[in-house]
Amino acid sequence: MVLWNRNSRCSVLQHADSPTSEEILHHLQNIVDFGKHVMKQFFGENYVHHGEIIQLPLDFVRQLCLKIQPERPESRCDKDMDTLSGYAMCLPNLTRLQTYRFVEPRPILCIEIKPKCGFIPFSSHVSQEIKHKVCRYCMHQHLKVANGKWKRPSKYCPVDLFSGNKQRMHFALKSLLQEAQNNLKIFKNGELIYGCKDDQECSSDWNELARHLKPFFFPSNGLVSGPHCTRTIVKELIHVITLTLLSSTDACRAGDMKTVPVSQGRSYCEASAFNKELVRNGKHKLESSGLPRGCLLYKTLQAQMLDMLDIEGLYPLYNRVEQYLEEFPEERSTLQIDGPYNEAFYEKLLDLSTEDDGTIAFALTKVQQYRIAMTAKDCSIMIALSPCLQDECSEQRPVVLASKTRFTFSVSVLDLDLKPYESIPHQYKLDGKIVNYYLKNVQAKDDPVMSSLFKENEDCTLVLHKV
Ligand SMILES: O=P(O)(O)O[C@@H]1[C@@H](OP(=O)(O)O)[C@H](OP(=O)(O)O)[C@H](O)[C@H](OP(=O)(O)O)[C@H]1OP(=O)(O)O
Ligand SMILES: Nc1ncnc2c1ncn2[C@@H]1O[C@H](COP(=O)(O)OP(=O)(O)OP(=O)(O)O)[C@@H](O)[C@H]1O
Repeated sequence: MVLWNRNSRCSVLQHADSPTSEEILHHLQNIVDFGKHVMKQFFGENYVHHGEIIQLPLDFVRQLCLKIQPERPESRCDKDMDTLSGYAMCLPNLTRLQTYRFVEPRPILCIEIKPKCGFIPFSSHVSQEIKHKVCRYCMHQHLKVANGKWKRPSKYCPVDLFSGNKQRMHFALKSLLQEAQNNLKIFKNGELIYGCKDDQECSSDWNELARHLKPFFFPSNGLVSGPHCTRTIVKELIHVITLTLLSSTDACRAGDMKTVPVSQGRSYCEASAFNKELVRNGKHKLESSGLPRGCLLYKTLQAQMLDMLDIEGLYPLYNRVEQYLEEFPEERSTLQIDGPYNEAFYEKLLDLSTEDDGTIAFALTKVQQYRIAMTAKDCSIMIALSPCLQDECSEQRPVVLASKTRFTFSVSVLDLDLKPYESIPHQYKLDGKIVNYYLKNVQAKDDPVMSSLFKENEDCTLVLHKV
């Protein structure tokens, strides 16, 4: 189903009126083609489900729209559901196992993680040193809390999750469970049991979660009671998620394409609570074991790293393309800005050179690579787990072991619609806002000179109180 934004940034749906049926169909075809011809190459056949376009009776669509409208979070209501064309996208239910052809009546747990950007920019175009030290997610947290998007900051740091180091991954996943925001959801048999239903309204009751999880992890021993048992179950969950994230269940065409050597960028984020704890304990070396090449996290990170120039290096190239299009608007379709997303489009993305020869071709390749990277920075990973008996396990079904049970599982990636070309100026402005807010409101307080001044003031207040 197409949700079209009243102030749509999407180029095919750009005008103020409702888009026509042909435009909707074209837009959906683009989404399917992009999944099929581009994202499958980057992520692998088994991880990506590109879906198909179907036609639905208009009456059914209208009733559906009325039914779901009251359930939609307020912040999403600037988007209207298309009830006029009758076209819709049909996707598999990714809260279920994708390794079975037919729906089986077995209990299923699904963990949805929106991991966000897992690397620190390495581009020489970065103008603020802080961007080479603190990851965008950790900086953005402060602005999001200040803007009221979330009540509390999260301790989650994507650079830890993508490190491949089990301890760091454990810490990152635990932090997601403590403050799920829009980065974590858990479903049981397709129903949301943990995470945000609405903006800000996140449930984070671990005892309640443990009650749901107990039959999956400890099927044959008594009732869940006490914090110890809850912690054990949560630990089991984190262990299983870590193993599935590190598992390799697919190969892909772009598998050997290495965008940048991991050593080029910093492999940890200075603001990560895990890193701070280590420093506090006198340890200064953070382990990053690196991700196995076949796992979905590795592929996601490689696609994210197509953002090689950072938005600061990319923005002038975007302006070059814009200027060219102003002069030659008829070239827009030849340049494949809005598709078609076919084999030719994919092939051009493989040129990883960063030497600017001043051409439109160079600028365009970098812009399109950046859009892929943005998409990979905003997608979600769905991990579906179902308990299985030892004799049910076969080589075709990947299996992960917990202490008392074993699970067959599938890993998929969700929300792979290509980010619009038009969103680049917004990205540029947002980047500036995130960094400036952090420098002004967070780093200034962390600065040793500033913070000692701050401490002196605190001492002073104490003395005054005593008097
Ligand atoms: O820019 P970011 O990092 O805040 O990401 C936006 C997401 O916010 P988040 O940081 O995950 O809370 C944002 O997430 P929410 O809708 O707020 O849950 C969207 O995914 C947005 O994508 P789009 O513009 O709707 O296509 C995302 O925008 P893009 O930057 O991916 O275009
Ligand atoms: N194929 C799917 N299987 C299972 N759950 C899904 C599927 N697609 C989406 N979801 C669930 O719906 C949520 C919203 O999906 P998505 O972000 O793709 O919506 P959207 O169409 O972009 O809507 P909006 O623009 O309002 O965000 C996902 O985070 C996920 O929990």
